[in-house]
Amino acid sequence: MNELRFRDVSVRFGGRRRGVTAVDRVDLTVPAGAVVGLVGESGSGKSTLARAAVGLAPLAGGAVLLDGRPLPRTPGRHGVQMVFQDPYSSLDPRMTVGASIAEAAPRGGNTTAEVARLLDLVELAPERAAQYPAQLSGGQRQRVALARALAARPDVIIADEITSALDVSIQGTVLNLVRDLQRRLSLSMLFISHNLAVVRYVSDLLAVMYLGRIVECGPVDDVLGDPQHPYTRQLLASAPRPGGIPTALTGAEATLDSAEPGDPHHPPPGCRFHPRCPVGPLVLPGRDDCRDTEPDGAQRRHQAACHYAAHASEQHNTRSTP
Ligand SMILES: Nc1ncnc2c1ncn2[C@@H]1O[C@H](COP(=O)(O)OP(=O)(O)OP(=O)(O)O)[C@@H](O)[C@H]1O
Repeated sequence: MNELRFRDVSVRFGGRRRGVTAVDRVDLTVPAGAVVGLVGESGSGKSTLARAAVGLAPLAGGAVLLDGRPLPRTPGRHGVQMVFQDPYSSLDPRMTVGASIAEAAPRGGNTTAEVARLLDLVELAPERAAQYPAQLSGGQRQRVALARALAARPDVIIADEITSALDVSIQGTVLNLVRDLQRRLSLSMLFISHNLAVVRYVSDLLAVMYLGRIVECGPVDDVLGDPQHPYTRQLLASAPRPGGIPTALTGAEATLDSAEPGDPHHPPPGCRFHPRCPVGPLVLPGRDDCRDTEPDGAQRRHQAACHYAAHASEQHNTRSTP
């Protein structure tokens, strides 16, 4: 088991007038033992969705379920643990590595042995337990943050940009470690990253988020190889390389050049992507579906929240064949 499910989840910040619905009726499943990558431009709601899972963002609607049961709405020692981009934010600089890890472990038992076991899991020497975060490199700190997350013996890990603050030279080793641990411990994982090459390397499934909604979802190779949603295609095209798969997708690169980025404070009616979409309104003039009717959200099998996904895909394939 270990299936994480977001069921119709919404998260709202601020009041009625000036507020923002950062996550809007999201249905997303992380199947047991699988890694779901989550991509989308800056502000699309990825971190908020992640934080909602562990009780760090309030739910305005819906539920987050672990194996069908609602998760506790407070962060703590439960089945879903999160690792953040900046390990400084999850490690207290005044606590030793050992104390930080021990604090997250279940009470009772041999703490020293447990800390040593967890350090070993993340490939750090037991002597690190006596050190402080400032004495470690960025990569070592991220390993400690991972050990701290694993201390709670979670079923699911949520990784939010965990390698993007690290030197490029050590990103690979941390990524390999995470992937290895995910498999060895049969963890389910939601993996957020701006880097599509990284996401492809780690993930089994891929979800694409735009203005609080999941607009496309499916097996990672299907979504990247045959993207159905116009937004996904633009996201891929924004950092192309031979073969059509971008090497990296930073926030800046992900900003589409066709129009203003989507404003989460004022999402347009109908399909949220329609003001920037090259397909529906332009290719099919006179049809108001995109402006009037919101497409159904995309769920697990390869699916796109677009009225004209088939049409758009055909166009794309015709254009990319010489
Ligand atoms: N605590 C908060 N209070 C008010 N607004 C918030 C809060 N957290 C996030 N938001 C807003 O919610 C929207 C989604 O933000 P979020 O950080 O989830 O996006 P993201 O896709 O993770 O972006 P990035 O890739 O830059 O991390 C943004 O408009 C953001 O300004």
